[in-house]
Amino acid sequence: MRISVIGCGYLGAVHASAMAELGLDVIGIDVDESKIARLQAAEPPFFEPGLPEILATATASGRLTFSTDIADAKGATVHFVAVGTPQKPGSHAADLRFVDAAVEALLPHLNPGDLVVGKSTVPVGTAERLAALVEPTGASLAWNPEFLREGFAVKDTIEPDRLVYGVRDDHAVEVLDQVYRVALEAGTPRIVTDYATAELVKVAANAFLATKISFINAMAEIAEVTGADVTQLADAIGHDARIGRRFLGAGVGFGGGCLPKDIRAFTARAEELGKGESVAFLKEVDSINLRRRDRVVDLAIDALGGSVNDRKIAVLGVAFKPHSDDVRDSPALDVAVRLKGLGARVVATDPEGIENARARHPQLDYNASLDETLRDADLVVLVTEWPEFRGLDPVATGEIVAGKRVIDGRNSYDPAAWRAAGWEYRGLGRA
Ligand SMILES: NC(=O)c1ccc[n+]([C@@H]2O[C@H](COP(=O)([O-])OP(=O)(O)OC[C@H]3O[C@@H](n4cnc5c(N)ncnc54)[C@H](O)[C@@H]3O)[C@@H](O)[C@H]2O)c1
Ligand SMILES: O=c1ccn([C@@H]2O[C@H](COP(=O)(O)OP(=O)(O)O[C@H]3O[C@H](CO)[C@@H](O)[C@H](O)[C@H]3O)[C@@H](O)[C@H]2O)c(=O)[nH]1
Repeated sequence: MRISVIGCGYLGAVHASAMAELGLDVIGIDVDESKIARLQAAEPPFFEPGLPEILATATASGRLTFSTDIADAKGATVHFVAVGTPQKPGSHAADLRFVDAAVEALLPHLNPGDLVVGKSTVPVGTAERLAALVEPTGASLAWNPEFLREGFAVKDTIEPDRLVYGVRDDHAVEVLDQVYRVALEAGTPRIVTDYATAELVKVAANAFLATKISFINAMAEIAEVTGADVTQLADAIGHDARIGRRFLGAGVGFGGGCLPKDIRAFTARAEELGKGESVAFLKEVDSINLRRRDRVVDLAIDALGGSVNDRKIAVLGVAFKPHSDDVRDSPALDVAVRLKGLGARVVATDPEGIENARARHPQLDYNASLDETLRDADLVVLVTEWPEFRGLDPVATGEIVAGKRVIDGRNSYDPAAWRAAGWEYRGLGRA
């Protein structure tokens, strides 16, 4: 089976490589020439554990090729659309320009019987609209949302925890079953449904995850004024299997290319549908999330006696989460930029995210060396919990810095150990 994957970003490049790894013939297509040049050289254009290996094997085998020419999609029978759906500038709605352009560019190259499969996260109603463009060619459309997590994208693609097919006919189900044969044979649950449900499953999942994080961060706000400890609270409620401990990590909050823009786009779409009140709570989820960034900045001002001006602050992390170089809507980078804006001498470090962060915020100082970042710092702020940051020894670190003050923006450290080493420790939602 030959497939095309249109859009080779964090989602598409992994999907294309993983499908080739599973034995399909794949052509990856993107309008970004430099990205395609790197992929053709088997060089991932971003950091994703496991991707270099499968990209190298698949390109060497000849099963995976890349192109900037959409005409090269011709001859494939399944066409995955994996282009971006960012937040529309000046609005909370999703920007569908890229999806529309990709589908329109594909139309002349479709053969009757082909299946176009939407993977991008879109507002409910999009698939219905695109099907009206695709069906006159004799091809059909399915919506097959993607649930991969950055940092675990290869595993999540090869061993998904569920498959969702939004379809209008049995042919689409048969084709998708062939694509996902390996996962299905391994017992992956598959939900066959209509377009609207498939589109909504995706945004509902992300809305639920965002809500869970903001819930625990709301508890952190209460813990902060009562002397309670939110990490113990999370452990205690997390033991209830109905609640579960995952995604109850209180801290500086969620970011990335998905959760923040997806809850905003969902709200905007619900408002268009006259159902804004049904998801009005998502605005609160967003506000709680953004307040956590303010909290870290306030703690920094407090830690430095009322002003950060001209003080050296070591910011540990710029990526939105560990094991990723993605800085889209990163809470870590936002905090670094705000502290810099308040006059601090910010030095930020990250194992993988510096290049992307510098492209967006060249005004910040970055240092790839953790020791150099920490050297003579008046304050250390942990905002992305990379293992190398979590593993810092408070005694040894105390010898490098100028002032033993730490803000643990991900509740990653043992406060007792840091305090015993002479540090002023401040966590989020911890006394
Ligand atoms: N990143 C994730 O973890 C993830 C997971 C699940 C779903 N999603 C969804 O997948 C979609 C893609 O996200 P991403 O993170 O990969 O974005 P991205 O920005 O990394 O990649 C999008 C790619 O699409 C390309 N593109 C834009 N217009 C094009 C066109 N007309 N033809 C061909 N290529 C085009 C861009 O050049 C870019 O390389 C979004 O809807 C996102 O919400 C992302
Ligand atoms: O307890 C937690 C868990 C996560 N986060 C933060 O939440 C954000 C998102 O984390 P995660 O969901 O692991 O990363 P993504 O790669 O953005 O994945 C989400 O977004 C993808 C794109 O839609 C979906 O496919 C995934 O299923 C969904 O988990 C990050 O900033 C994390 O630091 C917390 O603050 N506390």
